[in-house]
Amino acid sequence: MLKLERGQKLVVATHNAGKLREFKTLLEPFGLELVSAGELDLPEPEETGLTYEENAKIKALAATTASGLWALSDDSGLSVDGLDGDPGIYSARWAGPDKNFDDAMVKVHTSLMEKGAMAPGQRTAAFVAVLCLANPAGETVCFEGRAEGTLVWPPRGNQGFGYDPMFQPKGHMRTFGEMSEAEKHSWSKDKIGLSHRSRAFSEFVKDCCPDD
Ligand SMILES: O=P(O)(O)OP(=O)(O)OP(=O)(O)OC[C@H]1O[C@@H](n2cnc3c(O)ncnc32)[C@H](O)[C@@H]1O
Ligand SMILES: [Mg+2]
Repeated sequence: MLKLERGQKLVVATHNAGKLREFKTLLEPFGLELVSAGELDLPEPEETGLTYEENAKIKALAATTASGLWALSDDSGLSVDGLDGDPGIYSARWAGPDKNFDDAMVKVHTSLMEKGAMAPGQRTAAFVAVLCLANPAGETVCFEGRAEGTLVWPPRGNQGFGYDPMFQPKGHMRTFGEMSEAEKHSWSKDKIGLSHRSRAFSEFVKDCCPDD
C-alpha cells in the first residue's frame, strides 16, 4: 500500500480549477505540501482509457513522471441512467471542443427530452470519481466514490463547477450548485461524505494519508 508522509510534496494532477479547489480543501488537514499540475506547467495527457480507473492512472502516472513527485489524480463524470450511462468518462468533452458546461447541461437535458425521459423517476444519475495516487516508481492505487441523485431542469445555483447546478443528490432538496463546498463534501474522518469525490477521498485517506 502506498502511504504519504506528513510534509510530503504532492502534485494534484488536474487541470480543472474546480477539482483543484476541492482537493485543496480536502487535503488541507493532512499536512501535505500541495502543488498543482498547472502551477508546474505539466502537460495535459490524452485520456485514452475506456474506464475512469484507466484515465485516472494515465493522469497520475503522467504527472509523477513529469515532476518526479508523488501525484494524486481524479477522473470523474456524470452517468445518466436515461442516457445509458452517458456522458460518463466523456463528461468533460461531451458537448464538443469549444463548448462550456452550460452547453453540456443543455445537451444532457435535450437528450433526455428526446428520449421522453421527463418524469423525475426517469432522470436518475450518478456522479462517479476515481482517485489515483502514483509514486515515481510507477506504483499506483485507486479509490472510487459514487453519489446518486436526480437531474433537475432548469439548473439551480452557481456554486461548485461542471454539472453541479443540475444534480440534486438523493435525500436533498438542493442541487450541488446550491451548496457550499463544505456541504457538497459533508466529509469528516468519522462520517461518509455526500459527493462522489469526498466518498473516494475517505477511502484514500484511510489507506494513504499520514495519521495526525
Ligand atoms: O482531467 P482533469 O485535468 O482532472 O480535468 P477534467 O475537467 O478534464 O476532468 P475529467 O477528465 O475527469 O472530466 C470530468 C468532467 O465531469 C465533470 N465533473 C466531475 N466532477 C464533478 C463535480 O463534482 N461536479 C460537477 N461536475 C463534475 C467535470 O466538470 C469534468 O469536466
Ligand atoms: Mg480530463
